[in-house]
Amino acid sequence: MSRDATTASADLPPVELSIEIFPPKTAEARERLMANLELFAAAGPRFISVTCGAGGSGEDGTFQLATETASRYAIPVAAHLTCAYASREAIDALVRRYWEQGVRRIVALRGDKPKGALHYQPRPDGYAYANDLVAGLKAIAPFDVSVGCYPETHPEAPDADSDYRYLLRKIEAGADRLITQYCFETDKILRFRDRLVKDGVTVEFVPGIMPIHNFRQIKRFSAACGAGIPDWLEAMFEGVDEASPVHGMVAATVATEQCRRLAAEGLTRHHVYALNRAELPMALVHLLRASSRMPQAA
Ligand SMILES: NC(=O)C1=CN([C@@H]2O[C@H](COP(=O)(O)OP(=O)(O)OC[C@H]3O[C@@H](n4cnc5c(N)ncnc54)[C@H](O)[C@@H]3O)[C@@H](O)[C@H]2O)C=CC1
Ligand SMILES: Nc1nc(=O)c2c([nH]1)NC[C@@H]1CN(c3ccc(C(=O)N[C@@H](CCC(=O)O)C(=O)O)cc3)CN21
Repeated sequence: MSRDATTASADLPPVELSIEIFPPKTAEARERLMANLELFAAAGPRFISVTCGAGGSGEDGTFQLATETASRYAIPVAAHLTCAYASREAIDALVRRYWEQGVRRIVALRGDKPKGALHYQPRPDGYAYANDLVAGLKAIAPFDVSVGCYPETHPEAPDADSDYRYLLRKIEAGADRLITQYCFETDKILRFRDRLVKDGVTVEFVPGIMPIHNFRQIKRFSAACGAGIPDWLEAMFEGVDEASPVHGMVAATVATEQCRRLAAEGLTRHHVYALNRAELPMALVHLLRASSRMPQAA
């Protein structure tokens, strides 16, 4: 029997998405984000996460946007919290404010080292690494805690095995969910998952998906954060101007194929790095809906 695209779609297990946004820096950017948030909310994501923006600073903007989003929509909000730039005391105080404001999910990260810095230097009065932050959070209140993980190894890690062992420490400290750094080579995500399964790790494993709204920009960011750009991806965008509608079509195809492959391999919860843009994330929502139903907002 022939399997057309629709039949193949129906065979896939439902995909559930969470969406990541960051605090806008200008009034215009804020207006755009507020409009896009309406679209995201209507898609019924599992949760919306609010980062500190690349570089890790800007906690104030994160607190404001996270609490505002939580009060506006009946969708769980996860606030990103980095430990690199603040004392334990300051972090603990912020965390208590989140709890009081009803933000009960935290994405616990160390934070990027400042641009130009050679090595990350833990503050003597701070939480040194994400595992310390996770333990600190759980000691304050029963937050739902997500942590980052790296199918292509964190760029500052001495090697893949030690990076993996540090991940296990984050899990031992109480992490509830692993969100991967985006990774265009889906096989690497799957191998990473297999290793965790083999080691008996049962916490939720959520691949991070980066829709490529601007190939050149994402390529630049990827070089800094250790995400590889495979030759096939480079070839797909070769000669495609980012201002051309073809760019978006290629990007939507790349992201959808990755999500569908992951779903076919049993990974059905994905975290979309929306970077405040709605076009590609919403294309993903629509394309994946053919193979699934988005859960409705709680
Ligand atoms: N969505 C987002 O905003 C994302 C942000 N990031 C950024 O990536 C950076 C890394 O954050 P995390 O994954 O939380 O860092 P982490 O603390 O888990 O690891 C950072 C580095 O330190 C090493 N390390 C971890 N624990 C250690 C320990 N106890 N002793 C010695 N070395 C240790 C790791 O191998 C890694 O190279 C952060 O800057 C974060 O902001 C990464 C992924 C997603
Ligand atoms: N190491 C790391 N730090 C992060 O902050 C981070 C990740 N990884 N991975 C997941 C998401 C993706 N993030 C990203 C990814 C790309 C840009 C980016 O393209 N930045 C532009 C400037 C954007 C702007 O200011 O408008 C750039 O050219 O770097 C930003 C944040 C934030 N998150």
